[in-house]
Amino acid sequence: MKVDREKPAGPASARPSAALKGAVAAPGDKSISHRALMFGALAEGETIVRGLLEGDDVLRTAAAMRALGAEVERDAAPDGPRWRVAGAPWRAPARPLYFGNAGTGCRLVMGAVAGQGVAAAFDGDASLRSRPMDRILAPLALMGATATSRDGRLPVEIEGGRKLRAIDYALPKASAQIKSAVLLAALGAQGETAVREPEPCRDHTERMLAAFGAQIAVEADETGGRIIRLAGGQQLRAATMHVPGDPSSAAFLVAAALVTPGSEVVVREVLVNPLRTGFYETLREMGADISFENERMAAGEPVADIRARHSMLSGVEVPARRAPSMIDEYPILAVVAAFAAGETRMPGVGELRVKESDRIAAVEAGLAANGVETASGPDWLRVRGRDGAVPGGGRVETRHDHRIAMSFLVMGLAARAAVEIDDAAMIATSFPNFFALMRSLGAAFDVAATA
Ligand SMILES: O=C(O)C1=C[C@@H](OP(=O)(O)O)[C@@H](O)[C@H](O)C1
Ligand SMILES: C=C(OP(=O)(O)O)C(=O)O
Repeated sequence: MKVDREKPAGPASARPSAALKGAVAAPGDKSISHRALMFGALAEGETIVRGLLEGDDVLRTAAAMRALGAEVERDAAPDGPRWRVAGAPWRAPARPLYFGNAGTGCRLVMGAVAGQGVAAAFDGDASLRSRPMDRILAPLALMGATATSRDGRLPVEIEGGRKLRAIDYALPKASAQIKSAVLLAALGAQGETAVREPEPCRDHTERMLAAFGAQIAVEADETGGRIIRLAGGQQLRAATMHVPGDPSSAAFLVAAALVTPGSEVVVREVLVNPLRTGFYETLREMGADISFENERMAAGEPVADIRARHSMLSGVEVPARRAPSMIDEYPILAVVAAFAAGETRMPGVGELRVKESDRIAAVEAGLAANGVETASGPDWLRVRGRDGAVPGGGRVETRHDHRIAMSFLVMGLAARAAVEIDDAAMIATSFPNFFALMRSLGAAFDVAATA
């Protein structure tokens, strides 16, 4: 399972760069990659996955699937690595499952473990230990699972030996992680579970359940939300899939092209599922010259090549309802907004406070260090744009957060002075070839060390 790759660690900085030019492929989608491994491990037969994101977060999920009994192998092939997952009845792992920085891996596997009735302990790094897990443990308790936790946070232990019962559950927020954890638990429960989402959020779990042979029904409700129904006791069947490029990673490449004068960049084969494209919709409203080209279907998901050219941008108000479709893109949107003319308002983003870091606080501190004014409240953020003239010259604390690290490196490419980040290590959680891809487009980076 060994994966060799560039692994920057320690401080890094981005210098004002010449125009970025070229065409690159974004790394595989992180959400789909986690799920491909989990569903493969639950299915009967051998699942083949190409294009898997080989980021640290996903590699933790691969290790967890092995510890739970699946065979997970990586074969090198001329057209890129091929991952093989042979499902098996899950067994209690000998040691705690360690998820590092990965909220998605940890939370979804909690649901699946509870559904399979095996005992397992869960842990993660300092960032993951600070994040709320009670949002997963609460619905699992309603289904009959027993878990202990440190105040609703990691470490968590789930007791085995229980057959769960189906529930009718209204999600307290539009969170795909909560929805997916409940659906994964429901797969092993007795009866039909209904999950009601207040607003649609990423639906990869639903799509993938269907691709692995499960009967699942999705209907719209009268308020614009959706109800998902899944009967327990269904046996998944192995599938073959190609993971499309991650729109959340492509966002950094597109943003870099938009803010760096003279740039024109194409990012190939990016997932453009409408529940993931709110960032691109917002950029268009800001006046960005971006187009989706060659739109097609791949692995049951819509994909496109995204072309982005340097643009004069204006601040906008992002509708709060759009937040679930771009939740991970707000840090890079805030950086783009710093280059726009006028203010960008981002309401309804309270969830940003419980990601890998408090992303509202981290973005504000980073922007302030680089001469950009902001304002915020518990669930909103505003950025006062500098109309192309961002001073830069600051040092940014990344707080164990890959998206904060990448966002401020993008800022440094087009600011008046270089931008430094304290630690580049976390970038490998979601975008292990970030430096290589960005440099191939012409980005000027200095990286202190390699782990
Ligand atoms: O289900 C998923 O794959 C994800 C859901 C989102 O989290 P929430 O469910 O907490 O909104 C997102 O922030 C995360 O990066 C990936
Ligand atoms: C929030 C994120 O991931 P996770 O919740 O899986 O840690 C992210 O990738 O921005």
